[in-house]
Amino acid sequence: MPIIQVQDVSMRFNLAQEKTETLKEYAVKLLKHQLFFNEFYALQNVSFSIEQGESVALIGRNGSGKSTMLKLIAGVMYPTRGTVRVNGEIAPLIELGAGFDLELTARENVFLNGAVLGHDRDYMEEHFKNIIDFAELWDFVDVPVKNYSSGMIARLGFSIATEVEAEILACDEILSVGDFMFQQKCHQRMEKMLSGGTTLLFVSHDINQVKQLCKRAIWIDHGHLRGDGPAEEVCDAYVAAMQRGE
Ligand SMILES: Nc1ncnc2c1ncn2[C@@H]1O[C@H](COP(=O)(O)OP(=O)(O)OP(=O)(O)O)[C@@H](O)[C@H]1O
Repeated sequence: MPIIQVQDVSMRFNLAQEKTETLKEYAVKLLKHQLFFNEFYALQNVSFSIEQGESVALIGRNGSGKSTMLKLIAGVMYPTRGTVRVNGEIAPLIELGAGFDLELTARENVFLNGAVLGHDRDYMEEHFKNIIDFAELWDFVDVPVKNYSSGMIARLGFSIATEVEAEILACDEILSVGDFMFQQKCHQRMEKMLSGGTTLLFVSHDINQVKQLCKRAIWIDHGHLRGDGPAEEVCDAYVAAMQRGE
């Protein structure tokens, strides 16, 4: 049985056509049927399945639908049509700082995040040292996260999501904000997880990184599935299309 199965998935967003200034104005227009929506499909009839232990990249231009796909798989959103089945525990690492309360310190956020991922305080106490060690954030552990740089937030997020074991690691582009040394460390950890059987789903614009880390790539173009196969081949086709100015 595939660990992730995406079947004929479409995702529609309603974009309000007219700008409304206030909530009252919005409500009035809504009641008078004066508000028009543009239906917009971020994904259309996308299907693929992923087996346990695979390392898969989602590639495509800005706005093609990659993050939307990742959010559907992480269960943050539900598709307008089609089905998404996930047969394992998933550690979503999407959007910088999404799981953090910026007013709280790193220490407090570790426990908050742990609770969100379904782990109790004792479990998190046990893993706390490793999390801060890997993130190299001991000097800032009691500083509110709002004073962190984007790279520091990414370190903390990655460290939490990967210290606590999950069957699937879904990773958005947050790694790109880490510095070179930290990216290397993340790569090593992801490779170790992969050899331990974790399934990796990875969104990136860095084609070299994709080729290095993933065996397979799925190319999404304007919400449609345009390619799915060995990472080398799909990445090369994608780059060639971009160079042709498509
Ligand atoms: N909540 C939302 N409401 C309305 N439109 C949305 C919403 N989320 C995403 N979109 C739209 O859906 C499209 C796909 O967005 P998505 O973030 O999935 O693209 P992406 O491939 O991840 O892009 P990038 O490479 O820039 O991160 C975009 O046009 C975006 O504006």
